[in-house]
Amino acid sequence: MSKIKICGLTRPEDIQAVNRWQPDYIGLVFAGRKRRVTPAQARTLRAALHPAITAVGVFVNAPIELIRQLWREGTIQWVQLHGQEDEAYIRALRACVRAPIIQAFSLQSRADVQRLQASSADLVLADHGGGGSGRRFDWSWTAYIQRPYILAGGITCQTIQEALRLRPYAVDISSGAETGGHKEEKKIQALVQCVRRRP
Ligand SMILES: O=C(O)c1ccccc1NCC(=O)[C@H](O)[C@H](O)COP(=O)(O)O
Repeated sequence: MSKIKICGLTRPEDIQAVNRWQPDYIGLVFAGRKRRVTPAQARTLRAALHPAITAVGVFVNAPIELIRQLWREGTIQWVQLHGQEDEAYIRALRACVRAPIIQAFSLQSRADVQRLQASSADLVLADHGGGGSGRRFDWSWTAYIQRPYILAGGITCQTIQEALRLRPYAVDISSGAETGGHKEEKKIQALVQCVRRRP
């Protein structure tokens, strides 16, 4: 069964909603503008998170010291790199952060698939582009992926069944769990139930 990550939680009520419906992972985004949380906000959200849900910190070309601090204090358990981080960056990160690393790739070409394949990250994530855009890429590229991957980019309650048929390690959803720019509990419930009810 694929796992599910709900990304871009920003409010205490978002945490209450995921605590009720129990996705496998949640994402706290330390980048961009729309869903960015400060370390202080992230600490508060994490303190209220159910212990069975894994907290993933999402970063774009961030200083490694920021990631190390958030991991050491327990605010994040996994790291998601959503920028132009290279292998040297991942090596440097591993030297001081013993957390699983997810690396995101924009999948638009065969060369993108090759880059994704070659990543030393523990898991790779196939997305449309910048992250949290709500836009879908051509999922037929995933047929060339030969390692476990997370599928992201524009997944909604309407498209999640199609996404699950690709048998990704996990689906990652942000925009599709929102209404009017905020997470909506009913959508979180529906998305988690779609994943869990699938045989
Ligand atoms: O959500 C953001 O604003 C964001 C900003 C910068 C980097 C990553 C960001 N989000 C990552 C995600 O929400 C997910 O990993 C993924 O891109 C799914 O997004 P969506 O297409 O909105 O479901």
